[in-house]
Amino acid sequence: MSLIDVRNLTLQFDTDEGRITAVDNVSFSLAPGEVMGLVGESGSGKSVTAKALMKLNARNGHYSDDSQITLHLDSGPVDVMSLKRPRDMAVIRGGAISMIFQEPMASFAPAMTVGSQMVEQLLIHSNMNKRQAKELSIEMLDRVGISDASTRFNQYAFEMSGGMRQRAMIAMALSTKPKLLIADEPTTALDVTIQAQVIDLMKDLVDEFKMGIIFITHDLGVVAQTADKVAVMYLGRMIEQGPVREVIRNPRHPYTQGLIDALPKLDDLGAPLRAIPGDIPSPLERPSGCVFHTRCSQIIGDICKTHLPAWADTGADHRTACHLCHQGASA
Ligand SMILES: Nc1ncnc2c1ncn2[C@@H]1O[C@H](COP(=O)(O)OP(=O)(O)OP(=O)(O)O)[C@@H](O)[C@H]1O
Repeated sequence: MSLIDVRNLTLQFDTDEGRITAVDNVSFSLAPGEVMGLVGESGSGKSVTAKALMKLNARNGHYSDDSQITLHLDSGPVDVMSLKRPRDMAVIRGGAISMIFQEPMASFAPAMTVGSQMVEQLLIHSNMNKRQAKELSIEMLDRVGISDASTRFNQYAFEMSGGMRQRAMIAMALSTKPKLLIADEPTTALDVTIQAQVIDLMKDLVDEFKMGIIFITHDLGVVAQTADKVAVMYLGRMIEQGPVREVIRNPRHPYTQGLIDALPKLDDLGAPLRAIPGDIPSPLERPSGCVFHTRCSQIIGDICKTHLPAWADTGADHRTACHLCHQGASA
């Protein structure tokens, strides 16, 4: 049974220059206890897809009528798209779903102590009284490895180091025991050793709380360490998904192959880094056919420019939306 099912998610934004498509017909599922890495270059639609799960996108956004997001809770399925009133949204925002961001300062109000914010959140999303909420908050700070948690509880976010703030944000996000944690580039701003600690911590917490995690990152290396499965996005479209080892060892979409080739190779430090040529096009000028065709080195003809590639099964639970993968089938 899945924790969340996303079907045909399409999101457009009205801008001064015109309407842009930020997410285009995206579908995926996540099971409890599963970690999915969502990767792609800047502007590929990772964050807006994740925010859609909490209906957190800006007011200039329009979802297509057939966009469906179903969250399966113990109390029954929740049709996220149909939630309108703030009190209905409370089920998902900070309740069943929590989100952590790249910059933890954005999650903490500057004029409140970290502890009082944690307590406030628990009072909204649980039946605890203030004393219980304080006890749990201090316990969570301790659990994420913050020493002297009861003193830190009374500090402001700016009094903490970057790594500690990140941990405090994770503690706050987890204290309500969300079913789904969305982590948007949570380790990008950290130095590598702290990054590794935070990744280990998140893995432990998944095991313990059996929650699902969507981990958004540019970094396929981080995905390889953390995720069970990976979904690759480009210009609003999901172009490849599958078990993380399978996709990294046997990427089938030229874009995924490009992302992997661009990773530094520790066993051959002299090897030149191979960036994917060209830039991601403006969403105002989305290419026709396969959205990647303007940068693809393996284009197979006009079909790439004129027709959207359908999904092809390219391995166990591995799917790729590329015309190349249909070539054998039609031959
Ligand atoms: N409120 C908005 N109004 C107009 N366009 C928006 C809005 N929010 C996001 N976009 C656009 O949607 C597209 C996808 O953005 P998104 O932030 O999801 O990309 P991303 O893959 O998460 O990138 P990054 O890795 O840089 O965070 C971008 O072109 C962005 O400019």
